[in-house]
Amino acid sequence: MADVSVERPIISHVIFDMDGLLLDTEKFYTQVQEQILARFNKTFDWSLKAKMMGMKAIEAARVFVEETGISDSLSAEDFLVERESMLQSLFPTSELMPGASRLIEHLHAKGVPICLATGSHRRHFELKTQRHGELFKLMHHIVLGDDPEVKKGKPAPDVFLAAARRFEGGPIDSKKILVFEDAPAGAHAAKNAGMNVVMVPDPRLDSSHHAIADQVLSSLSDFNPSEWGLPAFENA
Ligand SMILES: O=P(O)(O)OC[C@H](O)CO
Ligand SMILES: [Mg+2]
Repeated sequence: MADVSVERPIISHVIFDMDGLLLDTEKFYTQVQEQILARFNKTFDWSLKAKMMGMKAIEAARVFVEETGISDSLSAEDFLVERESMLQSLFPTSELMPGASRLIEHLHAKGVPICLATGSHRRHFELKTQRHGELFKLMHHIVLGDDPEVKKGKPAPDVFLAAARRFEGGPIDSKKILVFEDAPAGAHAAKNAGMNVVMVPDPRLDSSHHAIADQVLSSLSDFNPSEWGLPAFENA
């Protein structure tokens, strides 16, 4: 983890992750996965959560059934079917994480180009954001996990590189891009794309996963744009 006194690059463009970073949706995945594992008398823990979060659904599903040793009884595909109806009823209740709207609205108002790069596919994205349309409209563009240019999910850099290409004047130099992520796979994807990454991890995530990030914050509310050459909050 870098010290705050470290000289940071000047950032021109910002990319946001969605699940667990802007929206408090990781808890829904945890809840349904705990429920499914309970059927097999097994428990879901944060070391497995750390491996799955941020990935595309099918990639995370494969990790889940393999790592828990249930793949002979439940295939990755059947796991996705089983959790789907539960997720569909939970996603429309998604709430914003602390500091998310303040930061997005601030960067947008100051003319900093911002976009979203999520592993989530379109159908789930629509459900999760249905109460937050006004805020997500401020994104210059949105790259989803089922986008044809995203061949591999996080930790592969595909989603972030596609996001960098779609800004006006893109592709934008990765060194000038700041990514906000909550997940180890997402932070690795950003670094694999050559970008800077601020990690806002769940406090239950083992701190060994923080090392990849350029900065680690406990909340988006703690972000200081000036440290990255971005316009300061007026009422900071
Ligand atoms: O964290 P995101 O937004 O890339 O989403 C990834 C999955 O949908 C959930 O872990
Ligand atoms: Mg995330």
